Amino acid sequence: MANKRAFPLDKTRNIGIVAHIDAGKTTTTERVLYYTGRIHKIGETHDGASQMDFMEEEKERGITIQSAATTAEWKGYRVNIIDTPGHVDFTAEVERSLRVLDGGIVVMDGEAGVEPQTETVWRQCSDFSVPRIVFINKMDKMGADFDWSVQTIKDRLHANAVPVQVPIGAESDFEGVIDLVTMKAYVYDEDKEGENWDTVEIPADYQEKAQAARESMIEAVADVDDDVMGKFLEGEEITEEDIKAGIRRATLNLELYPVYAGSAYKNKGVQMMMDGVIDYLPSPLEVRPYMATDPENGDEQVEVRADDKGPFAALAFKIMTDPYVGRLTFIRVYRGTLESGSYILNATKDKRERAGRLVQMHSDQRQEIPEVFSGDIAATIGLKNTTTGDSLTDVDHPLILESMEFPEPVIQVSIEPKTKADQNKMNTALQKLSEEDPTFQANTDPETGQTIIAGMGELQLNIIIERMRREFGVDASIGAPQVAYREAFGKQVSAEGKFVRQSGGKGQYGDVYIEFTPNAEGEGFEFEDAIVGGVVPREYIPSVEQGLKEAMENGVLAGYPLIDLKAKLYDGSYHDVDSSEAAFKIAASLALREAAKKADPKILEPIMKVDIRVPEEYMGDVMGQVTARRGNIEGMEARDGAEDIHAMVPLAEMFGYVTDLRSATQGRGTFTMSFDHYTAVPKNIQEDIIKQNGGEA
Ligand SMILES: Nc1nc2c(ncn2[C@@H]2O[C@H](COP(=O)(O)OP(=O)(O)OP(=O)(O)O)[C@@H](O)[C@H]2O)c(=O)[nH]1
Repeated sequence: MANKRAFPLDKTRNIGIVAHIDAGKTTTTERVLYYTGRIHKIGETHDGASQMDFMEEEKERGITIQSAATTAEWKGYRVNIIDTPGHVDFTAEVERSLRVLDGGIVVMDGEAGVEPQTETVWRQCSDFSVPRIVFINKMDKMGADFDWSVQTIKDRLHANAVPVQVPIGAESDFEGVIDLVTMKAYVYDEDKEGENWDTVEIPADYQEKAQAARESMIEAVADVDDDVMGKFLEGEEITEEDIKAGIRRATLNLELYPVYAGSAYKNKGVQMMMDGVIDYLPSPLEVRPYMATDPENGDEQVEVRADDKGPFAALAFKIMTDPYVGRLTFIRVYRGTLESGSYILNATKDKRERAGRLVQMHSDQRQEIPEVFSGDIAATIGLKNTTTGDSLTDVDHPLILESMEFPEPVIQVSIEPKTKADQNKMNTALQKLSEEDPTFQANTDPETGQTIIAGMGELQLNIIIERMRREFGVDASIGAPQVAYREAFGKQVSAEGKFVRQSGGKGQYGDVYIEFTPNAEGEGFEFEDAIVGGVVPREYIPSVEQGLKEAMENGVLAGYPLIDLKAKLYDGSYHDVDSSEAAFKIAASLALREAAKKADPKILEPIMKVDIRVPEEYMGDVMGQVTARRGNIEGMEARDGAEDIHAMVPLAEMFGYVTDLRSATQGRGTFTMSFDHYTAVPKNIQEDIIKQNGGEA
């Protein structure tokens, strides 16, 4: 007998909290958990006592490394919350969470407004069509300015940000908020942990401001909502319900972003923002249908909608290794239900799996549940072959849900175990850690035996090494961080690859003609079989593709992977007796080598988007530093005596930049960087790189 779901679908919200680093995501989430009754004591992230940041490294560094999914209840609704990391090294982690969420809370620091990483997460939310509300946090902080912060959303994000509140006071006088829909003021009681507030009339000195703000809010809604516009034009009364319904429709359509004010740290305004989640963010029934391909029906595209009755379909979006229970696979259920102990299909890998136990997470504590329903986020224990991005479905109804893409790593270091005994342990550890984090790769060079780990940034790799030591007991020494270069062809070329061996008995014969065309950045490898008349027999064609893929791994110039290439196999020949899969594989790699000689191959380097904030007087020096690092200044903005410099700089030139920036600005400059794109390195540098890797330039 099936269990009954605890919350109807329309009373479910799956939301993510996103922000620039230090804007207060974790503090906000903590408050939400406290007010929704799941934790009984407020822990501060800077004391290392937060409930959400539970990994040891997170406690020590006071930052959020891995998103934790947690479940809360608010006013009869189930709210599943994902706390996402703000540091740019973990951008892919944020993206992976956005994939499975229906709505977002964008937390901003009320003194800083929109920051570089706010722009990144905002763009990611837009890419995934995630409706969002904005929480302008830190209203108690010196320099906090609500109106200015809202303006930065309009100016920098070009988004229709519409305040639905007016804060009462700011900085140390921040007392509460005025709700522009109900025109009530909520004033907090200082002594309590924000659990009590008084609902009062709007203070006299705020009457005018609130009235004006309410009118702008209604106009903004009318601008994008026909119902409210109709009433507005007819001169009909616009009720609270009309306004709320209008804001809801516009928010779900990504045409409007309601803005709230508060201070998570001072326990003010969090409850009203939670009401906003219920009022304005979508239930799983209101999001655009999820697209999937049906492998049993010629890969037909189908829409998957939230419904408990359909066959089970879920996406595995995160793997975590837990010291007590082992491997936890986090899933978002799109359709159907799943009982613990049942068999499911990993449709991506075409393997059956048993979902032994089902758990709902609250920070690092878990509650066993007998069944999960459509729209839920939960974790399963016992899946063996599932990795991030895999589709899990009903055994008889395979479906491949739209998966996620992960960026190529930009930075790498060599690591060496301290002792021989550590070698095996290290391999296991690296394998587990790369299962958890798809942007982290570990490879051992078959020739030198050297192990290289690669990822999105130094912080990410340092954390991996710390975790290896702490969780797996492996001590390793590491080399200096290096750029993860890539290689690419510069122009279209064709080449023959012929492999013939005659040695006594059965010989080897493979012969292929391939046309290579550089692909656009990020398009990856594509293979086209254009053979006519069976000049290369069917059975050898997969070997040609495989041979190319393997050869591309090792590059053609300096041993870095060759990427973004189209290969068209258009001619060839075979031998009745001597041809084999192995021979065609080698022939393909010979064709690639031959083509490389004429293809004007290039070494590509990662270019980082660097945002620097410095006091005005240091601007000249700092810009000089950027230019000396082969950087391009893309723009500048002055703000409160400080200057924001936006630049594109090769990662290779950014090592040690922290120290240089500090000494040039007496410790007052700060910067953030994130990967932007790959581009060809200048010729002279390309020659150096090739020489360093033992090649001939
Ligand atoms: N004044 C003030 N400080 C706050 C507020 N909210 C958070 N902080 C402080 O800001 C710092 C960062 O807060 P976190 O909640 O850890 O920020 P985060 O966005 O989760 O940071 P990461 O997880 O590292 O990305 C901490 O020292 C908090 O105590 C607030 O409302 N007012």
